[in-house]
Amino acid sequence: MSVKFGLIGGGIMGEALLSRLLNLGVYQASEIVVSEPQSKRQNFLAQEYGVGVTADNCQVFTASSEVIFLAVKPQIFSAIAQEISAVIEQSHSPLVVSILAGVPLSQLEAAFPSLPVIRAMPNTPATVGAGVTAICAGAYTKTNHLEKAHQLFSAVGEVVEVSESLMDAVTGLSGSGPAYVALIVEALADGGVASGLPRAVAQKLALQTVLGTAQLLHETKMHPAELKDRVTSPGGTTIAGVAELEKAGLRSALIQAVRAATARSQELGK
Ligand SMILES: NC(=O)C1=CN([C@@H]2O[C@H](COP(=O)(O)OP(=O)(O)OC[C@H]3O[C@@H](n4cnc5c(N)ncnc54)[C@H](O)[C@@H]3O)[C@@H](O)[C@H]2O)C=CC1
Ligand SMILES: O=C(O)[C@@H]1CCC=N1
Repeated sequence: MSVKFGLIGGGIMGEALLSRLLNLGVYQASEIVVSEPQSKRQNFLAQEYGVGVTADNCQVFTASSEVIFLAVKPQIFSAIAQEISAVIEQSHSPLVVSILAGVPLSQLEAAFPSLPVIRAMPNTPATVGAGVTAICAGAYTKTNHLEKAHQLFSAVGEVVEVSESLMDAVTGLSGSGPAYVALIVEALADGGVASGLPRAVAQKLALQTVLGTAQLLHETKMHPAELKDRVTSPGGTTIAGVAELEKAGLRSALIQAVRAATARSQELGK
């Protein structure tokens, strides 16, 4: 069978997408090839998923007929673009999908002249199919390319289309957001331990509280402020806790975190 999907960079995000695409039957293992310099990682991906592996990015580019998926660190993008420029031909025009934080369509399109390009920002819950990905289309992207990107990222969660000017903000919020939420879960569990709970019980309560609250907000479409009001009894326990969070500036800290990550995404693209 011929190769349709080429993955450049078989790390955390590349593997997340790869495993879901295979599970859902979007591609067969024989239709996927991955370029990855670490031999340990190559062996793992070949054994775990049965996909083709190589250290040669140019081979992946030339072999893949439908999609080239870029999942390397943004800092090495120019080196990869340089390598691949040697093998770009007019007769071969796969869709290029990049998930590189900060790297704008202008840089991607300069590296892949005349090719359809989509810039995307997924997040790590993609690993369990619960991610959210924002996508935006380049100048040579047609409806069928956008449909393909929707199909790929639907395999790992929700998909939203945004204009490119919003991609850095998306990166600061949902791209980086799983780390903020993980810190909150960890800190809640620490608070439980500080109040006398065994670690395992505190961890379970903290995680299920975050999961359950997210599910409740999601299913009822209730505004978060309304949910907060429903939990806080007059003169009760919750308002005592909420007052401490306000004193410590939790909301302000989260707003500043998203803004700082957005600014860093903008810097990575310069
Ligand atoms: N980790 C996350 O939560 C998210 C990451 N991203 C973006 O995804 C991209 C990849 O991130 P991760 O998967 O977290 O990183 P990672 O470090 O897990 O994966 C990158 C992979 O690229 C490989 N690599 C290094 N040099 C290479 C080369 N010259 N050619 C081919 N492969 C090479 C590495 O060995 C590694 O396996 C980044 O650009 C990041 O901005 C986007 C959304 C979320
Ligand atoms: O930290 C980063 O740069 C990447 C992009 C979004 C999540 N992780």
